[in-house]
Amino acid sequence: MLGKTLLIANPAAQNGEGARAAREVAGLLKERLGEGRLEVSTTLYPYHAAEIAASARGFDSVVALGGDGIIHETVNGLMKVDAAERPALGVVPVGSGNDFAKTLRISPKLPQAVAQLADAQPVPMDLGLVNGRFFVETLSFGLDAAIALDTVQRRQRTGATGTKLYLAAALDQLINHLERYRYRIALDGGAAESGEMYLMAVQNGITYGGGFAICPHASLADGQFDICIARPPLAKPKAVAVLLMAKDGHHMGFKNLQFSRAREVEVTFDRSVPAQVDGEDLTGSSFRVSMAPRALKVLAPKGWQSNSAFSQRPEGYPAPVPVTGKYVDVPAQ
Ligand SMILES: Nc1ncnc2c1ncn2[C@@H]1O[C@H](COP(=O)(O)OP(=O)(O)OP(=O)(O)O)[C@@H](O)[C@H]1O
Repeated sequence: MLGKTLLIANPAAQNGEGARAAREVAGLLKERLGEGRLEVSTTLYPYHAAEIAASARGFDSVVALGGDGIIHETVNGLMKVDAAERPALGVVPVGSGNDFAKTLRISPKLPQAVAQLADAQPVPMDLGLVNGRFFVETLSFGLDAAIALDTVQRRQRTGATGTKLYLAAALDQLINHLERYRYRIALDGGAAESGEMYLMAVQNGITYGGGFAICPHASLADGQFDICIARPPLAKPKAVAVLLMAKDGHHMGFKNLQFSRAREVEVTFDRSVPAQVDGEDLTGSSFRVSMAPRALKVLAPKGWQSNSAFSQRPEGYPAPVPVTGKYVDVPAQ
């Protein structure tokens, strides 16, 4: 159910494919919604989507067209709108990674994506908040963030996209830049623990890096993060194996990987660490992460469940804590 809709399109997404996709999707939406029910805004510069979304009033839905970056910006704009007036978020994936759309199971084929949106239900979903910035899918530090950031430059150089792009960046970083970071982490206000890590992912959704199911049991509606920490020692061939197995979420048996769940995470690293939030760069060495449970209504395809991809939890994996709260009105930031 889209209702009155604002389409925010990034013409620069997927190496310029966004401009053509925006025209096609605007046409398809107009056919479905009828005259006067669709407005289209095209972004002119980075972070413009957040500004457009922040001033969206009188819309039932705001549909972000582009990659995870434009979704991230749109969400941060929407969270500036009073909860009572906040439109639902819809996404049309036209990016190189499209991790949020993968978790939502929205098709990368434009006509199918529009059909799914037209038939979708608004579902209140969790958002993460890191150092004052909301995120929908992924936050990570260390090796995988270095990989995600490497993909941006590599894509500009080579034009590659999707898993091929991520694998090339991942193998390069793994083989040439496998760095360790010391960290201190406290979960849910508990005692701090120290350790060394190659990577740490604090996931709201299942995947990062264009479909790597790093936390295959993450759920967008359970009120908590799924956390994966990869600890030394991990020889390079084994690290490559872990990465390849993570594509299908089959990496969880490796004893160097530690999984946990929490609603609040405070983490400090011994130095500035590569960090990505929904695929966008984040700087610093100290991060406060908290959960905004069911803070944003998201248009989910009919029949979608918050974690339908991987229903079997392996032995030893922390069980989800039941969440009893209802839809939470997160005040405008
Ligand atoms: N008009 C524009 N010109 C240049 N860059 C823009 C414009 N509008 C938005 N951007 C920036 O483009 C970047 C990438 O956007 P987006 O995530 O939509 O596509 P992508 O990078 O191809 O996909 P993915 O994030 O899935 O890899 C974002 O950082 C965004 O700020």
